Amino acid sequence: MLRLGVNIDHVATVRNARGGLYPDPVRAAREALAAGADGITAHLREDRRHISDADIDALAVVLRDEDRPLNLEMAVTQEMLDIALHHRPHAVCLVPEKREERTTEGGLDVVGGHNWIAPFVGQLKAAGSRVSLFIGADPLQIEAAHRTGAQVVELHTGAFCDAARDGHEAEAAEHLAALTAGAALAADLGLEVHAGHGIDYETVKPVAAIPQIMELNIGHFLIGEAIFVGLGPAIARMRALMDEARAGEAA
Ligand SMILES: CC(=O)[C@@H](O)[C@H](O)COP(=O)(O)O
Ligand SMILES: NCC(=O)COP(=O)(O)O
Repeated sequence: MLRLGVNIDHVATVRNARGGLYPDPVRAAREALAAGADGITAHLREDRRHISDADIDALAVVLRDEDRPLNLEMAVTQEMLDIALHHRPHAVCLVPEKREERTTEGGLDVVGGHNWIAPFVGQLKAAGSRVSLFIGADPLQIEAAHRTGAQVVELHTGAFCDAARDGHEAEAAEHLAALTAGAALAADLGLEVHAGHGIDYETVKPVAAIPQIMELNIGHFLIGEAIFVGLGPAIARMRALMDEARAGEAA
């Protein structure tokens, strides 16, 4: 079963454009779960450009009460570690952050940062969270992620999605081949494999067809699509495309 995590960051982006209380990311989380999401992902950025501390406080309570998983995305900093250890979410995904980036541009450098990242992984695991590292589909990064003790890797699909959307077929095929090989390697090492970033209706099927992938995290496109069709129908269509891709893979 391929799970769908819905990332609600950009509900908060719209709210923050005016300040105030709406649209409410917690309401979006409830609607996403009702529409077929298996869990909720939220990225508490260090600059708080979208999701706020109060959003995480509220999401942690609501999702715990409803027994649904929260996947907290965060930078590898002491401030974020303290927040995660306070909430002990179901899952924590460690991601790279740059102040000037518009969105997450690449994966964590686990090869170069192993000695810094591994203690974070250990503390989060000891607190009961499943720990995921957001990385590119590079064999060296996957092997290094395994050495940190993380249980999960989330493979960055952004380069594949950008190339596919721009009609650069050969480049998209190369990125997809790397994702396919990376997922197989990670699974062979015993890691659970997730994928996400930049996925839309056009790009979801090739990614969902990679058999080792257990979870997709999708946000920006779904929140944008919700403007036109509503959040529930947008999620239902994404879910159906994921299921079609998996059925095609099994056939
Ligand atoms: C880590 C990742 O790929 C996204 O989940 C992340 O949330 C992107 O950051 P923004 O939501 O700020 O674009
Ligand atoms: N980790 C990826 C994620 O949560 C969603 O990314 P996007 O769909 O908002 O690009």
